[in-house]
Amino acid sequence: MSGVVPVPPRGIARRIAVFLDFDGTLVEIAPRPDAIVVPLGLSRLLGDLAQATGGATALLSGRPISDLDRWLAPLRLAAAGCHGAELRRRPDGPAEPAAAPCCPDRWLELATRLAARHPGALVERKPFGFALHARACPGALPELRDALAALVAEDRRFRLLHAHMAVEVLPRGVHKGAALAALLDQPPFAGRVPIAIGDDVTDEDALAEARARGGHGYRVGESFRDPGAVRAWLAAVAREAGHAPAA
Ligand SMILES: O=P(O)(O)OC[C@H]1O[C@H](O[C@H]2O[C@H](CO)[C@@H](O)[C@H](O)[C@H]2O)[C@H](O)[C@@H](O)[C@@H]1O
Repeated sequence: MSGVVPVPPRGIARRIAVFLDFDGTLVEIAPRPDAIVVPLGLSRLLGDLAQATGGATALLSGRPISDLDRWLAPLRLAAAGCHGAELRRRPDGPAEPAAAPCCPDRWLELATRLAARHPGALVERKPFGFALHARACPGALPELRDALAALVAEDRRFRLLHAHMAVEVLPRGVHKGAALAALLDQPPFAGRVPIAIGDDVTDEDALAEARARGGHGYRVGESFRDPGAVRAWLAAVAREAGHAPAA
């Protein structure tokens, strides 16, 4: 279910597995992917939450896992990167690539040339594909979308993902719902009630999977208002379990 998220009830951290989107959920959206401001204390908060949940806290992001590690250093969590195209089952484990194809270099070259024609457009390369960002040139988004749609129509192994002011090429079958399911099938996540939180259409598969598995899928805008409120709720969960400083 979505709707307003309840005040964390007593003992909740012992029962839940937490799956968190990153951009727009834990950190505010910024003009460019590299311009985010990671709040002071976010790493500490997520570390406290991971301890409180017995390690059952994971990130499900469109960013590569290496990028998440860089922003949250020294913290490492279990994580899915590139919308599930990479999976790190344990904080100290490897980032396993999905058995999926990489998009043709030619597509990336075309996207780069296309971006050069639209001041402000930005290509973000990822292990299996790329995102084409248009936050600085919103008027160009329809043209960028159409151009990438024509590319993926050449090869059914790929699909387009429509994200926040961006469009992304990624392998078909990769999505955050499958990543959540894979983590939830193994310790320390297995047997816990999944709570997934996300802000974008790219999170909907994970929210649906959490609900289908007897848990909750919360949209930031509907249930929390903004990332600050998400962080406050997560801190309350950790605090209730004695794993975070008093508010
Ligand atoms: O699944 P997420 O963790 O939310 O990642 C989704 C994408 O986030 C980043 O792009 C988005 O956030 C940028 C910074 O706020 C913003 O400038 C951009 O417009 C958004 O699309 C990231 O760059 C992508 O790789 C992620 O897929």
